[in-house]
Amino acid sequence: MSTPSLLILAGDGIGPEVMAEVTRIIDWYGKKRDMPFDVSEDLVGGCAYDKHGTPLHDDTMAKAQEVDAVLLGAVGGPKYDDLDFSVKPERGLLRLRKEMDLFANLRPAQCFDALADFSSLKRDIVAGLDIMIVRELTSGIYFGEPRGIFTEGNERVGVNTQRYTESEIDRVARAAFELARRRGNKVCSMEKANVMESGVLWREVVTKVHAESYPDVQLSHMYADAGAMQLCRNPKQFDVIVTDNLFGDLLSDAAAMLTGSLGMLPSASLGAPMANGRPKALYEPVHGSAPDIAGQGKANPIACILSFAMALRYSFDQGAEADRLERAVEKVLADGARTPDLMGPEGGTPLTTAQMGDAILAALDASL
Ligand SMILES: NC(=O)C1=CN([C@@H]2O[C@H](COP(=O)(O)OP(=O)(O)OC[C@H]3O[C@@H](n4cnc5c(N)ncnc54)[C@H](O)[C@@H]3O)[C@@H](O)[C@H]2O)C=CC1
Ligand SMILES: CC(C)CC(=O)C(=O)O
Ligand SMILES: [Mg+2]
Repeated sequence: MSTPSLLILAGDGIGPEVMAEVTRIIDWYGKKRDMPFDVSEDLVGGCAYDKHGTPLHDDTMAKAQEVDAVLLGAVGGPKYDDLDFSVKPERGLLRLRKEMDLFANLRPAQCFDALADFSSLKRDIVAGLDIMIVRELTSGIYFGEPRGIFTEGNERVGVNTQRYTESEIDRVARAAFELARRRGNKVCSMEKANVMESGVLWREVVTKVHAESYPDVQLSHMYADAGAMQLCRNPKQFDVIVTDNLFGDLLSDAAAMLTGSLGMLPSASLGAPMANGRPKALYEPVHGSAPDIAGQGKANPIACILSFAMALRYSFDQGAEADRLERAVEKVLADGARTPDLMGPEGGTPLTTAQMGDAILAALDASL
């Protein structure tokens, strides 16, 4: 079997800082588990704009299409705030997701026991939490046309369009039901069918896919605003949540705080199977480039490290090794390792990004 290939796009802000720790873990798998990866690196986001005048060069796009998996850090930052939308760093990421057709964005929110007292909610509400948000990623309001800032009469109007086809809803619903069968067998679909036609169609299609192909899975529907409230009130009622691009973006950042920090949440963006049977895939933390802490060694690398664990599971069929890495993270947290985002007002000495990486590598060594 040929060596699996990875394209690393560390991006901007804390992206390269957290990705440096993932790179050390990839090296560890090569040396200690005899699992070498063929790793290449390239630019995306603001750093690509600085070099090429575009947030995603065509050559980088082509490489992303060829590798077994892409690992991405984060894109964006205040330096690029005034750029025209067509070259904004975030557009580079949207193009990657769209052209790789990564329609199912899996955003698990798990609360490690060591952080249950640190969550924004009480311990008994979050302890043992393990939910999966499946966010549609290649359509909806981030992509719909028309979009732009237009002039109407004597004022400007900002326009974005929410648009979903039946097939787009169908395929992400199937991804959610398939996942649910391997978990708690429950799917809650969230939209706003009370006020949006796209929500009406979403509910219809999810209901049809369920009745035709997944009657064994328990299905419920919720308006997304009520869903946000229930996510904060009683998150353990959920197993898999399936929702659109915008609602999924918001709900997953909210879910991050149930786990303790945005620096904890990984994600996998999956598309259709490639010739080798594995899905086309990109793995990235849920957080952004965190300009407020960039360059200070304060970033929590765990979200990015757990994203690599998802790559081991979904792209490389290495579920046991993914478990090993997740257990190593669990162990260092149980031993008290904390980056500043995981510390309360009582204080203590936080670890730097690299020290958290050191601790996780030591826990991996201890697991052998
Ligand atoms: N996937 C991506 O590349 C994303 C990029 N962005 C971009 O990132 C830039 C900053 O956006 P924000 O709204 O500030 O969101 P953000 O996710 O970058 O940061 C929000 C807050 O969470 C903290 N935070 C985030 N990740 C952390 C980590 N690993 N460790 C410790 N603390 C962490 C930050 O310090 C900040 O206080 C913007 O340009 C935005 O468009 C935002 C979200 C996703
Ligand atoms: C393109 C990103 C900046 C949007 C976002 O916040 C996300 O995907 O989580
Ligand atoms: Mg987001």
